[in-house]
Amino acid sequence: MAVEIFYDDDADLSVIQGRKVAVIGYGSQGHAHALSLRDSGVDVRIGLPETSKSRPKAQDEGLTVGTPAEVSAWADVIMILAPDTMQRTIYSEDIAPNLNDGDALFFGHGFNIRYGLITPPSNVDVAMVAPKGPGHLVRRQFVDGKGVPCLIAIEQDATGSAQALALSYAKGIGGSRAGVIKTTFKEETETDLFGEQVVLCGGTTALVQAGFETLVNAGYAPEVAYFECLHELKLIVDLMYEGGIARMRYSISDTAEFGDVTRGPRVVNESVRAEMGKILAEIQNGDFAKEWVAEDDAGRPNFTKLVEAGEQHPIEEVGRKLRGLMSWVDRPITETA
Ligand SMILES: NC(=O)C1=CN([C@@H]2O[C@H](COP(=O)(O)OP(=O)(O)OC[C@H]3O[C@@H](n4cnc5c(N)ncnc54)[C@H](OP(=O)(O)O)[C@@H]3O)[C@@H](O)[C@H]2O)C=CC1
Ligand SMILES: CC[C@](O)(C(C)=O)C(=O)O
Ligand SMILES: [Mg+2]
Ligand SMILES: [Mg+2]
Repeated sequence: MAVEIFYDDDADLSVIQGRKVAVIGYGSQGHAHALSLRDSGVDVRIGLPETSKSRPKAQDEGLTVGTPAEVSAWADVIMILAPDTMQRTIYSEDIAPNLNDGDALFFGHGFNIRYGLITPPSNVDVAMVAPKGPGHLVRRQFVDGKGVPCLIAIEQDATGSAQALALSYAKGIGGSRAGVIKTTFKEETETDLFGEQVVLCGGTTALVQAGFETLVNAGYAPEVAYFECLHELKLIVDLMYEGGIARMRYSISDTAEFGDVTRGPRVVNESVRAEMGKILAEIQNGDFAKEWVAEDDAGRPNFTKLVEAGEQHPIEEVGRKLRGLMSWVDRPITETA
């Protein structure tokens, strides 16, 4: 079925400008949505616990900050941009008691609706505006006059105007400059989890680390291995981003291109493709969601151990040293946008 794609001319910014928007959370997505909506002329408040480390960051931007319950009571559009595993508690304790007829409950990712962790009442709109990119880039592109594509989905249309509202919100954060695709909570959730696990994050980090380790273990310099397997990856992916795989292949040598088409399929072979299929099945049947919610409920022991091991990987140390010598590359992870 052909997808519907919306651009700036299809969205009316005045719809969201006429509403009061509470953004719950001020992390990667929260700060990007809040600041860009504010810059688009929208009345925005931020919901954060009294103890949140992000309160001063939002206040320094001149944003009004309250507790999640306070801003939910004030708003008629509530966008939940807190961690997925915390959303069900925030929803039941702070948001649900403050929902009124015709309010809109918005999500940046469909996890909690898709897996039945949140069940909103029938008298509110339930919609999603999910940028297809990291929050810091969502904000950076908006400021640069560009935009990150977004997916929108309508789970519940209590008012009959949920789609116009979602499109208007997406325009307010720059999404319709790049294109907004209408999808469902199910499709967004399953494809987003698959993409981040198999290609964008899990697959790519495992590939980079394995390539680096193979070279270093064979006696090559870690600095050379870093440039080859990590630094240059961005440059190669930039070409794919600009003009597809064909554009990248046009720019590389024919020696590289021959290696690409003959060796690539040996790396991503039938057993890798079979594993991709298993991972997709775990997403579709809810096993991944159950595992992640249980891991979080248990205090994240396995997750913490694996992330710490990643931080200790030798590629991080050599990368820090090399990036420090390239002022245009080095960007501290504490920086907001
Ligand atoms: N990261 C991304 O780029 C993308 C994320 N998404 C989705 O966006 C949502 C938010 O993710 P992300 O931006 O990564 O989250 P982050 O972890 O970056 O930020 C979460 C924010 O929620 C705050 N928070 C924690 N507990 C509460 C609470 N009880 N009440 C209110 N706020 C709370 C945190 O406070 P503090 O600052 O004090 O820690 C923080 O500001 C998720 O649904 C995610 O799947 C979708 C697309 C891309
Ligand atoms: C790729 C990871 C992501 O899905 C994103 C930035 O789009 C996320 O959940 O952070
Ligand atoms: Mg994503
Ligand atoms: Mg995601």
